[in-house]
Amino acid sequence: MSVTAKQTILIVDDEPLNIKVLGQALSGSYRVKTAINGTRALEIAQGEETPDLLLLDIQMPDIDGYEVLLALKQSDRTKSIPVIFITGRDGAEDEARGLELGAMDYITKPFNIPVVMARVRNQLALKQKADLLEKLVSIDGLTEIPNRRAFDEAFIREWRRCTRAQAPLSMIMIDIDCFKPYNDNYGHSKGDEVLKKVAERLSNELKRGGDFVARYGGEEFVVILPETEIHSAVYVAESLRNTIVEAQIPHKYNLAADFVTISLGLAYCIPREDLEPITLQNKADKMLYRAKNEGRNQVVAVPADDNWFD
Ligand SMILES: Nc1nc2c(ncn2[C@@H]2O[C@H](COP(=O)(O)OP(=O)(O)OP(=O)(O)O)[C@@H](O)[C@H]2O)c(=O)[nH]1
Repeated sequence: MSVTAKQTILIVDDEPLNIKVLGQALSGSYRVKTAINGTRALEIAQGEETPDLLLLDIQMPDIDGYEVLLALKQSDRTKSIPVIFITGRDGAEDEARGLELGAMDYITKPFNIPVVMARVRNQLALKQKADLLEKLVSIDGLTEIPNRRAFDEAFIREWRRCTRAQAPLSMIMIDIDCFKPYNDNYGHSKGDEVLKKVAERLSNELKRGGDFVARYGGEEFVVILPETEIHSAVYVAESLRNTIVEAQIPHKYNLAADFVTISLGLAYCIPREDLEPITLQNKADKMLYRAKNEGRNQVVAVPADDNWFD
């Protein structure tokens, strides 16, 4: 979630009266979702929009609160959602077990609303800080687009997703042409401005939800295009090359043009269990190397009939 949006709390309890009391207390300050059993709670938590906090009853008829918590901890998407257990007054053992399993806190029934509000506020404040930190460590400080760490995570995630769906995955490695002479002649801070502008243009050019661009390091960028086969990926790569040409950033020392240009290497495959993700990246790297050798300011793609991954 965005750190400024209203945070979402999922209340899970098989007793409708408990849901009503908690919902009324919390809905003034937070977005509230509810579930009357563990199965429904997991569906909501693993859905499109993950909640920021779960208030989770322990004793429920189908799957109990412990099992819900264990299931949340097993998925990357849900493992860091904080959970506050709801227990009976005599539930010291329940509390201990819940905390050992990774619950952040507990509240007791019958509810004391100011205590509930304070405990919820504390956990959400921590969650907000954790979200902000997570965002900061994934963003490149100079260009403000995702960094190498974010790329590594996104790549593995998309690789796995495309493996399951047997969908094509394209990758573009991008490098600014003759950037060393740019820095040497115009100065490092002008070089930084170019990196920012290139990053901004590349990001703005990618239109589809799953498309992902990151600064890979130095003057190198990387793009992942999930569910995109080679012909469409070439089209996207050409549009990326063009948007940098259109910026017309003067660069007298570029061997390819009088302005800043980029070279792009493009590879594609249908991911499989027996393929290593790095092989796709190596292939894109090789294509980038060819683009440089063949004169820069161009896209070189793995030939459409080169099913290197078969
Ligand atoms: N200004 C600036 N320069 C950077 C940054 N990171 C890497 N560079 C520079 O990017 C340049 C990369 O140069 P090279 O890898 O030699 O390649 P090139 O001059 O771009 O030549 P080709 O790739 O063959 O077109 C080096 O001079 C690095 O110092 C950065 O954050 N800011």
